[in-house]
Amino acid sequence: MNIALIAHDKKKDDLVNFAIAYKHIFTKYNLFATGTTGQRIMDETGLSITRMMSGPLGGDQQIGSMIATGELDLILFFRDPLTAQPHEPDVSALLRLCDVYGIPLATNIATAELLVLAIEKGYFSWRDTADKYKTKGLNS
Ligand SMILES: O=C(CO)COP(=O)(O)O
Repeated sequence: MNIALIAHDKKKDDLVNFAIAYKHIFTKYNLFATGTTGQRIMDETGLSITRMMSGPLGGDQQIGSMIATGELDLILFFRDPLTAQPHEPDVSALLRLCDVYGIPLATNIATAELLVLAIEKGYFSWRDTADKYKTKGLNS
């Protein structure tokens, strides 16, 4: 299962602490992240993460592209709802693609915790099986 981790600047500490708390779960999966978020988590947890560009420089769109091609199973996106983002259209596009493709998306720590605990319980393990048979894209 492939998981994307993203946090706006004022939420990065929360996501790093979250990754530390649930490292024993995250370590079992393939992790992806936007640039700065991924670097912070790698530095502070030792987890291995494939990093995209920084969000404002296209990282959100790269994550969105992975959703469109069936390469992501879960998104944990710690959004900052109180700060204007220069790349807000990219953020909206990413959230929209999660709904287009039915990808589980947490936009705050409380929902993220429920989803991670669900992973631990095995509620998403069907996705690992589905991944094995999945072909890329909706039309292929
Ligand atoms: O801006 C972001 C999400 O919209 C996150 O990007 P960084 O992880 O590069 O800060």
